[in-house]
Amino acid sequence: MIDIIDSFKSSEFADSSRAEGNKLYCERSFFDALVKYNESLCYAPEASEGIGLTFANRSAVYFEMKLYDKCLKNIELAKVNGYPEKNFHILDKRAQKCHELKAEQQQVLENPFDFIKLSYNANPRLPFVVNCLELRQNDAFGRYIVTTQDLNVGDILAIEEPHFKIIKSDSRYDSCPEMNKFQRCSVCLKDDLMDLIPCSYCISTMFCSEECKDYAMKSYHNYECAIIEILLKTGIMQMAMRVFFQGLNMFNGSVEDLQDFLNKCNNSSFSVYNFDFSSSKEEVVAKHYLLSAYCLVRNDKMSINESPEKLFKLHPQLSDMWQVHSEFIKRFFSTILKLGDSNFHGICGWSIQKYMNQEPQMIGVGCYPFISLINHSCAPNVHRMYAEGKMFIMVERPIKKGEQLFDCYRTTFFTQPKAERQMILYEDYSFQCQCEACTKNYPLFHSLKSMDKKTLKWAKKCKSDTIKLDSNEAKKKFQEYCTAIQLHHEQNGFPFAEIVLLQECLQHCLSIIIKPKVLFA
Ligand SMILES: C[S@@+](CC[C@H](N)C(=O)[O-])C[C@H]1O[C@@H](n2cnc3c(N)ncnc32)[C@H](O)[C@@H]1O
Repeated sequence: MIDIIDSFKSSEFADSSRAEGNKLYCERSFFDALVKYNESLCYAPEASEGIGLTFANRSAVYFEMKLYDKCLKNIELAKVNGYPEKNFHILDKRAQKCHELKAEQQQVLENPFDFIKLSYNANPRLPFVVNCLELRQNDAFGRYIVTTQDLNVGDILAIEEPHFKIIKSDSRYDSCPEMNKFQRCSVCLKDDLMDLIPCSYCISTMFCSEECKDYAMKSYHNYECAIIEILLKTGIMQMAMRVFFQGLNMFNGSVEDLQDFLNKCNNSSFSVYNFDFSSSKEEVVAKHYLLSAYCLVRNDKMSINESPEKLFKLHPQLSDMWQVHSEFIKRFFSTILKLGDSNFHGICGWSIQKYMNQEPQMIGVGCYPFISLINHSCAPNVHRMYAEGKMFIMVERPIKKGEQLFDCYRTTFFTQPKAERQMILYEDYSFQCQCEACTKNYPLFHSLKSMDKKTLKWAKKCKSDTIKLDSNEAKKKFQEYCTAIQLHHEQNGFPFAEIVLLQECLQHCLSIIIKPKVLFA
């Protein structure tokens, strides 16, 4: 049951959030201060003086954090958003200091994708996937991905940005931070150090740039804005609604044209491999994403209980649409909701708050039509990770030409007994796992064979040392661990305790490399 909440912009609330932000700023709790300032920006009515004051206060936080470019940008935003002209001299003085200090010292922002790059030539039609991967199909696994050449540990095979993705901002779902909506861009999900601008109409949507704002307004937020408060509190329905809104905008709001397109072009035997994603025409690529998502659905027997009827009926622009097109809309939502089970992935991100930066947190949900074709193994040979809303795939065991890629959905052989793994996978994803660990009955970690005492001791030491590494050290160790896993795997095979330990080290190094380095108290 959805609660309907009417929330409006309010100067009173905006002022009170800014006052809380000011208090936190004085206590040097800069992360929480920025969250409150962003909340204030969202609540402030358009063109109210409070907006300028809040941008000015946010510039003070960035000044303290030695993020001078961001400080200068926020000073400009303050000036064009109603900051009182009589006080411009305060901001000018801060700007002058920024220019002086910028030349001497400024926090350096790293881009994780300077390190994470595709290891081989990209597929010309799928520019986010390497060219040596192919799609196959069999009875045991359905569709699956194989490699046409030997792959080495550490290779990056795909960097996929979801076309359909939502921000989650409700701690009831998978421990997602409640204030997530004030911490990162709702479009690209990059945190951009909370340097965000608000939606002019709703109180819960922020963007990192005018480009992201324009993109949202023309592709879904024109519909979503009116009911965003409710959507943020729904589970998978928020994602289904997003796909519908994006689909509707692909056809200039014509539900008839959307229906025609899906009737004509939808083919359940299709996958991303049937489309050309290299086109420079945004609208062409968008339609390819819609069809790729639609044809991911395999389990047609699954019954769906959730209906979007209530959301349509209360939406100012959509209630008439429901009257006329409810049959098509029900079918559309049933297809998309069936996708959710195995093909929507929770998106993880890193907090820039000092004390929360150790583990990634759930920040959104996305649909990844290529990575969704990779099957599960309790002894996977690739590992998936997230950076800035994108999911990337790294090889973590050598993969020979012709072999299948396997990712881990949830269960690993060395931490859970087979019966438990099989039960979890059946309950959560409705399949009987047929991976090598399940068929060959691989033992739990404490019963795993070791190659030799010396290597085991070294691998255990690597594991305890990894925790202390900085980013540069982690980059060096990453290469060292890749070489060691490759060598030991080729010489001894799998499973061995040393390889499992080194794989954990590899994953840990990668986390250190990709997570944000500028942290707020
Ligand atoms: C995300 S999809 C992977 C792609 C899928 N094979 C397809 O054809 O669309 C997940 C589905 O693949 C199948 N699958 C994945 N891993 C499997 C495994 N280890 N054993 C058996 N089936 C598996 C199951 O049907 C599961 O619901």
